Amino acid sequence: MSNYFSRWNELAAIKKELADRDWFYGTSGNLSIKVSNEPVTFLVTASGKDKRKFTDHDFLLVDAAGEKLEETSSKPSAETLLHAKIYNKTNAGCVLHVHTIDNNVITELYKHDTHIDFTGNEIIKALGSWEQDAKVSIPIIPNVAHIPTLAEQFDRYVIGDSGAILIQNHGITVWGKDAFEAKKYLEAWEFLFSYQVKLATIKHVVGSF
Ligand SMILES: CSCCC(=O)C(=O)COP(=O)(O)O
Ligand SMILES: [Zn+2]
Repeated sequence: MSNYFSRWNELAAIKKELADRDWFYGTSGNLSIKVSNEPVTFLVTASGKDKRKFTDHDFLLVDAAGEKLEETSSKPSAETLLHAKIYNKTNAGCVLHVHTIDNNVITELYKHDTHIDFTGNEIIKALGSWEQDAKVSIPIIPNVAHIPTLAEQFDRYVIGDSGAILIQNHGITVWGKDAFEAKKYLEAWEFLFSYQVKLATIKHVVGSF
């Protein structure tokens, strides 16, 4: 049970940091953290809440199928199955999903592509690639309202204990071995998206003069 409370506090701290960044527009976004391995259980944000607010009902414990393990009127995130897919396939300890303007716009900029490659930026080291001219790549999958189908689309890209997937005009899901790593990766990806969107805008405006 002590693990439950320490994980709860860890997730609440991440939620606060992402709220301070204003990454929870219109109740969007969901976060989770693993509590146990055998069986797999994890804390996940309650569905439909304003994630910038802080209450005793922000998270609930669910099992490997995303079913709640607590007596509560709260519902687990509508996207809990996406988190469950990652915990069931990997040793990830934390999964973060946010909708930002930049992570949506970039999927529109690259709407004919299945992935986006980034190279030539120092922040790539935060994603674990330290070699000269390192390239990182993130897949883009279509947005589907039926979450079990979306979870199936995740499947082929959930191949390691850390990773990230962009969902077309929806948001990003990032996972890592723990909360620190997942947040670091999320921030690095968002940096790259923002950089690319700004650069494309400047090039478009300058090019039109
Ligand atoms: C309000 S945005 C639509 C749902 C969504 O994509 C999301 O991230 C939040 O859903 P949740 O059930 O986790 O609140
Ligand atoms: Zn979402």
